[in-house]
Amino acid sequence: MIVVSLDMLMNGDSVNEQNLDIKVPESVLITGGTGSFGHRMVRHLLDTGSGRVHVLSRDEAKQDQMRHDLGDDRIRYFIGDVRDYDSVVAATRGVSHVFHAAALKQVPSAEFFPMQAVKTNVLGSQNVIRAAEAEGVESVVCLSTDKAVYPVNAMGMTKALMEKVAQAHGLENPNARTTVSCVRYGNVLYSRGSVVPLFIAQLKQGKPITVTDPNMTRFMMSLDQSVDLVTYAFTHAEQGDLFIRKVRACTVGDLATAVSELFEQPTKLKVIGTRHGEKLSEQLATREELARAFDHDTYFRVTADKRQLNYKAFFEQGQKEVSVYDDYDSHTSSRMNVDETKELLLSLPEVRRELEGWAAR
Ligand SMILES: O=c1ccn([C@@H]2O[C@H](COP(=O)(O)OP(=O)(O)O[C@H]3O[C@H](CO)[C@@H](O)[C@H](O)[C@H]3O)[C@@H](O)[C@H]2O)c(=O)[nH]1
Repeated sequence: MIVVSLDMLMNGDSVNEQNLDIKVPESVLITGGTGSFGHRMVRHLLDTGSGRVHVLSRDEAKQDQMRHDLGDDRIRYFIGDVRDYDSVVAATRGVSHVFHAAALKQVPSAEFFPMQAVKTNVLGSQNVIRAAEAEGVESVVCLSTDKAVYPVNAMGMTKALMEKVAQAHGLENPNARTTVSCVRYGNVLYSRGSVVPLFIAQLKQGKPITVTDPNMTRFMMSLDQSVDLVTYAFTHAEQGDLFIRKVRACTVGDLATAVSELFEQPTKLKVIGTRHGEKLSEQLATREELARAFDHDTYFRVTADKRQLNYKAFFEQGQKEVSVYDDYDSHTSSRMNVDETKELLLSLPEVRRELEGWAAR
């Protein structure tokens, strides 16, 4: 049962993407479908042959923009909110799969308004799962984050609870029609408001790059890798599973150096210090999760904790295997150096476009 090798965590991924067996979902609802992730996911699903995509979100202007950008009759737009069960049911009707991306994901706003994060990230997720079960959906994949592991901020805490709610679905409903799973991401490079576009903007303006702590580490992945992770989860999920993509980490200092070198500028850093609610490193999986994980080359499939609610077993029986593992932590896992970070950045079309514009100035 225990199939994760420790070498794998220390030495980086052994990617074999070509051999991945992937199923194209027939019809999909994407909650929060107008965000940068949703946008890419919708395009991917339509390109790979999904017959219909429903987009549920709150903002009609963003939906209008997306309708204009993508112009495809296979997309249906639903105005609604995951907090409002009826609006979720309406958007869920007739789809085979749900990808749940709607969330409050900004760390500072969740710190100030934790109950708002509870309403969207926890109760909203419960609505999505309940509606899927009621409508006979095959599979729901919920989007989580490494910030849900040993969380220190309200955003991570509510995402951790969302994962528990997702797992509870199978435990509470042994005959459930809907398979519910989660995927956990690290930092998605170049996502809206994230650090790489900020560093590039600072550099282009000739300003020093603001670095919180040069030794802080983060797991880095591209938007395309995150889309692949969801598609993989749709194909392989069993009740209560959690999927994690093996990715490499880098220090924020190396990331800033990599961006400067790509733009052929001297590295000028201004250290601003750790922001509120930030950790020095992130964890993609705990050692307890790794002790019940399967290693699928590019991914880990962490199976659900299927212990029954039996207090005797909880208090008196442990699991010796747990001691064999370390957390999957961005400080101790495979680390990219500056050149490898540059290579990853160059694989992003957004960075290549920025570099072309910079060269032509
Ligand atoms: O001016 C800045 C801004 C950020 N950072 C650092 O850059 C890294 C990445 O920061 P950022 O891109 O803002 O991402 P995070 O705060 O790590 O959070 C993002 O990544 C998470 C996954 O880990 C998602 O859950 C969140 O929604 C998403 O905002 C962190 O180490 C920051 O400390 C700097 O050094 N200087």
